[in-house]
Amino acid sequence: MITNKTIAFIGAGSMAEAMISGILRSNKVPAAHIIACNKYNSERRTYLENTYNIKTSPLEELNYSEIDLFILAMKPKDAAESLSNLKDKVQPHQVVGSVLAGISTTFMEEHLPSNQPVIRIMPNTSSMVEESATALTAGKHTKMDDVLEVKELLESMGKVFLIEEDQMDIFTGIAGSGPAYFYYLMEHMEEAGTAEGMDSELVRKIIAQTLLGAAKMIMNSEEGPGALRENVTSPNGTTAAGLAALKNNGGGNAIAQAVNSASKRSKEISDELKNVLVTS
Ligand SMILES: NC(=O)C1=CN([C@@H]2O[C@H](COP(=O)(O)OP(=O)(O)OC[C@H]3O[C@@H](n4cnc5c(N)ncnc54)[C@H](O)[C@@H]3O)[C@@H](O)[C@H]2O)C=CC1
Ligand SMILES: O=C(O)[C@@H]1CCC=N1
Repeated sequence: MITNKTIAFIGAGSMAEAMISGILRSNKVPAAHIIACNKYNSERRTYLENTYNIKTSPLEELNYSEIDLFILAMKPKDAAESLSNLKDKVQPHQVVGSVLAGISTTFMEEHLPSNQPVIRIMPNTSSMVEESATALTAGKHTKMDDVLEVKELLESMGKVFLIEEDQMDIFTGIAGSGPAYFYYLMEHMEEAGTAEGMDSELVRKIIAQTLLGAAKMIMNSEEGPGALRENVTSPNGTTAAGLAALKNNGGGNAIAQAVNSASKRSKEISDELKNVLVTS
């Protein structure tokens, strides 16, 4: 049962906070079982303690033996250093999870003691409101019980998809980075609304409700986005005019390129870090 487990976030930035918020909102794990640690930023730790009532610790003071699940949540460039530090301290039954873009389970395994259970996770910041689309893939030595427990934890933050590791890059391009594309779209819709004199707070709410409605339609419908789009589009109507402008300005292509570029960057991060030596 994940409820009884102690979880340590190594790295206490935006993604760790979004996950902590989601876990606590769902009441799946008590705040006293969550520890967030970082290297230097004590103000950040104080903020997390005060906001979420969790424990925090500077990295060098973390009590490693009390942890059941580590979740690495620093930047990918700091992964090797962090894993090497963990290597001397981690026990065989402890599971090491990571939300780092581009960091493979093989990379994690190479930097940890042999047979260490590892899990690669790709959440998104909507974990904060329990609406993440999260992917999960396990390392070679991870027991199914551990996978199911971590899956249970992640389900407290949204929907979870068990995928093959070779799909992690494209998943990252779609769902890890995905919220940013929608925010970007919303920024532009908001700009267009306010330029026509609409109140910015009002237009923001209208855009958010429109996006939420479209997402719910997709989830509740047998039809795909193409058919649903056609239902909105009256011949010679407003939507046809809007879609033509999108198409003429490269809208569809731009969206596909955004996903592909993010996926490519995830692969590149893996390649850039592939030759980092195991340092201990
Ligand atoms: N922000 C997002 O939407 C998503 C981020 N991720 C992944 O999450 C990771 C963190 O991203 P953010 O939270 O956005 O970054 P961030 O910059 O907000 O947070 C990183 C944190 O790690 C700490 N840190 C750095 N080196 C450390 C070390 N060696 N030991 C302990 N703590 C250390 C920093 O002090 C900071 O608190 C990245 O690897 C990213 O790929 C994954 C999915 C979505
Ligand atoms: O931008 C990034 O690299 C991270 C990974 C997915 C979302 N944010």
